[in-house]
Amino acid sequence: MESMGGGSALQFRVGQPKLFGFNHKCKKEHSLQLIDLNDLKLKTHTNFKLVLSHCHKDSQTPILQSGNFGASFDENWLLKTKGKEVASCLNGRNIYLVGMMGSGKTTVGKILSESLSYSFNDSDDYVEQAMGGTSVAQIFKQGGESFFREYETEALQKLSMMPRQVVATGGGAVIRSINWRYMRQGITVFLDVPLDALARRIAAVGTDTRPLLHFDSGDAYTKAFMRLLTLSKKRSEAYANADATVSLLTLAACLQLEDVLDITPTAIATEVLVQIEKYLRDNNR
Ligand SMILES: Nc1ncnc2c1ncn2[C@@H]1O[C@H](COP(=O)(O)OP(=O)(O)O)[C@@H](O)[C@H]1O
Ligand SMILES: O=C(O)C1=C[C@@H](OP(=O)(O)O)[C@@H](O)[C@H](O)C1
Repeated sequence: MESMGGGSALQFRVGQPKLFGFNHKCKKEHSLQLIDLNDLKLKTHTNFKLVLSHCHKDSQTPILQSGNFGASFDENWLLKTKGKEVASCLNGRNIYLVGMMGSGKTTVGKILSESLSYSFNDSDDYVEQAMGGTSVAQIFKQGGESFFREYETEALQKLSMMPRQVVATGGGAVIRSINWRYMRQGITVFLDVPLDALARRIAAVGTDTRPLLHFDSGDAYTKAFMRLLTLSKKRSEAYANADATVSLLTLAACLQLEDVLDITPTAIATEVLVQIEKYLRDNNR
């Protein structure tokens, strides 16, 4: 048995070139899932554990299933285990999720915070509360983007003073260097999602809460894509400053999924933990 190496710790090659992995969708009648407990650095186990989950051929998700978004029992177990392990290395440092609008910072952040026994905060929500409940869209309308950015910086400053938190930042938080001064007190993780996938997601949920992407008419996907492209060109360098990156393209390939939108938030949160652990290890932090 050999580790595949590379991006994710969640896959292994067994014997002949047949991949067994951490896959929430069953494409075959039966699926085997192998988890390397050594890689998880579990102190009480030293050998590989074979986890066999049995899926009916017509079923889209494993029979063993719990939680939202089709997260399997195995996925939840892995997340919880990894969360405990990483929490013990963090010494209360905050985790800041950065990435484009709709990349899943809030969705993944909530699950991640539970796994670490951390609190969760969304900087947009924090700004809205500071503004007496005025929505982000309304703040943009009333004061413009720079007005919103001032409050966003204030929110990040306040959040940086509270330990043991996962913070979902707004997509544009990375463009102000002062925000990095606050976020650098913790660990920053970039959720790297292809623009096409973001545009599909945003076109499906609408742009009412995301003023920078709001479009009046026309093909929702194309307009979202074009605006995301413009924003991403301005921001990609800033996102690259993050301490760790979770690439959904790499993760989808590891999980043998054709569409990055099929990756569960639980699997993404687990990969965030794997990348944080790698960052801590590589940097002796
Ligand atoms: N892995 C995922 N699987 C399915 N839906 C997701 C996933 N991640 C995010 N979503 C959905 O995409 C939308 C945007 O996600 P959100 O977490 O609000 O992104 P962000 O906070 O980065 O703007 C939400 O409707 C959310 O439910
Ligand atoms: O990318 C951006 O500039 C913004 C992203 C939004 O947050 P999400 O990334 O949580 O959608 C919100 O802060 C505001 O609409 C501006």
